[in-house]
Amino acid sequence: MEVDLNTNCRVLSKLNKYFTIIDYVIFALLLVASMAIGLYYAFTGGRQSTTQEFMYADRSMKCLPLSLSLMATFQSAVAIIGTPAEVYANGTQYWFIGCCYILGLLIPAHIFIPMFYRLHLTSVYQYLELRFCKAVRICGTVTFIFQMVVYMGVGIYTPALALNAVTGFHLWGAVLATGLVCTLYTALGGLKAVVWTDVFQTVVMFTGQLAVIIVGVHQAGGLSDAWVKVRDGGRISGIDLNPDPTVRHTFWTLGVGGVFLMLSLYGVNQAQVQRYLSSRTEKEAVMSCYMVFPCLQVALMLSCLMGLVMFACYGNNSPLEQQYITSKDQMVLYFVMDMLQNFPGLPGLFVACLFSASLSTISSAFNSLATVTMVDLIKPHYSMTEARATLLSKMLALSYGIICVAMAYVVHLMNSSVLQAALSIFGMVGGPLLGLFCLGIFFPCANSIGAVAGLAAGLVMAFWVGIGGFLSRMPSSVQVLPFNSTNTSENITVPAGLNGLYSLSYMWYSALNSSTVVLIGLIISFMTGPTKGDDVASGTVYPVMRTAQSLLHKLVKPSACCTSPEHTVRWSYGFTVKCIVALGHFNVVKLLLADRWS
Ligand SMILES: CC(C)(CO)[C@@H](O)C(=O)NCCC(=O)O
Ligand code: NA
Repeated sequence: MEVDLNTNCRVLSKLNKYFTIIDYVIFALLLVASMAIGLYYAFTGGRQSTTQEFMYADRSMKCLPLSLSLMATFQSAVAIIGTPAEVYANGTQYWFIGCCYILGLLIPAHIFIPMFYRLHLTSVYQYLELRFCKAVRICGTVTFIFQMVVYMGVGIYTPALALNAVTGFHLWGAVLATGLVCTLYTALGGLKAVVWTDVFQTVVMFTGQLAVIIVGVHQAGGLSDAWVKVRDGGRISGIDLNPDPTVRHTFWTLGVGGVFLMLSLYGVNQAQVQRYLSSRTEKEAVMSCYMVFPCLQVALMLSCLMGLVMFACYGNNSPLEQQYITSKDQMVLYFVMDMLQNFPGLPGLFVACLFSASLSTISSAFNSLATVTMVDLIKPHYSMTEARATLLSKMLALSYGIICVAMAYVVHLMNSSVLQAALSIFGMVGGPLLGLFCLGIFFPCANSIGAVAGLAAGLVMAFWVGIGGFLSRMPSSVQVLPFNSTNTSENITVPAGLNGLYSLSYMWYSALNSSTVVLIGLIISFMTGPTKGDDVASGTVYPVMRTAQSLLHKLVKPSACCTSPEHTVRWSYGFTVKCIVALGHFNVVKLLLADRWS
């Protein structure tokens, strides 16, 4: 406690001005406006009297609000605080995560969304029951609940902590205020309120970041001066093609490992699938997924630019090294309070931006958690009236609000970079879930036993590697490191055996854990008797081979319509075999050459 007070005093003594009345007013306006949107949807339309309206907005949403809401769900204060801190310390390499958005959104748009939409699911975990059995559905639901509850803790704690450290604002006061407002509008207004507050909060989020960037560039002496400073400071990173999977951020970890992360978030996560399912038509659901792409790029660009602007202002004299702050994650808010002192209202706008980002995340989490608890865990076992079910859903949203505040306390006890913590949770728990869905969607032979065993194996792998990695990095990461000494997580010696696994970049977690589920799932399925093609429920398996063949054929022979189907199949089969043989030759040649040169 004493340590905290001391740091606060030091911070405040450097900054001679904190929040003005205008700042508080702007911040309060955000909370009031969000509440108002919630109340509006509580008293209009169907007044949230059916579960269809509460959970799926009567399946009547349009694509623009949905796309903003899809982006806002996994864009919290964590990204707004964590990304600039990362870019300040290690340069713009992290920006290459933008590459993974392409496949990470195209695959959901063309494989997951059409399948889920046509099955007319009530929750994404219902798919698991259709494809496998009830037990698999429950395992999936419980895993999801665990993932979102932990993530919510990080999401609500991050902005409160930053605000507390820099302005002295009461930590638990901020946690409770956001928890309360968010719970209320989610419980009262249902998914419509959640989506429309997301839209409003996204606007606040972008405006706040943009304002700080513009003022920051001005403080750094203009655009060209700022550019020279970040370039000479070595913060503009070229593409790093190092194939070593233990290096935290390279093109491969971000651009390829990130695809799996994106698939787990935008393909099979209930919070997002719920939005796809709530759109008016399938086409609009696909469109909204497409439109997330530019939105995410803008969000990424703003947060990376913020890191560069910070560097342009402070150079290598980081406030962390001067001990004005105690962790990287306080950097952004410190910068805002330091640079914007003479712009009353702007610090308030930025704090509103941070809280907007987190509110829009937590509200989506509440709503999706209430939905799955109701639809997957309660409804199948107890029959009840529609009014009762809706009331219960609202109570559930409320209870998750309380759990969320409790989780914030757990996060308070841990101590890690928030961005890496959040993305690690996605990889460790979301990765195995992605694997489970892929097993069902792409492998008709997988059976229920294989699915459960695969999921269990994936989770064990996740926690083994995740916690092992965390512990093995402990000694170097407890102390506050100087900002310009790069990543704490890169081992200097070449790791061998288990250490190699432990030092795997956290950006590969999703890929590793989902592949583990698929691999173990297939092995166990073959051992216990694979499912026969005819026994799989229709519409639950994606015809990979057929789609690949028709794509291939269209690519190579545009006049495909004139040839017979048998010819197409035979031809593309031959082509595939040739490709594999060619690849094999290529690898052998590479090996021979490598041998000769070493
Ligand atoms: C999940 C991605 C990579 C998607 O852009 C990004 O929004 C992000 O880094 N999110 C961090 C987690 C958070 O902001 O809560
Ligand atoms: Na958000």
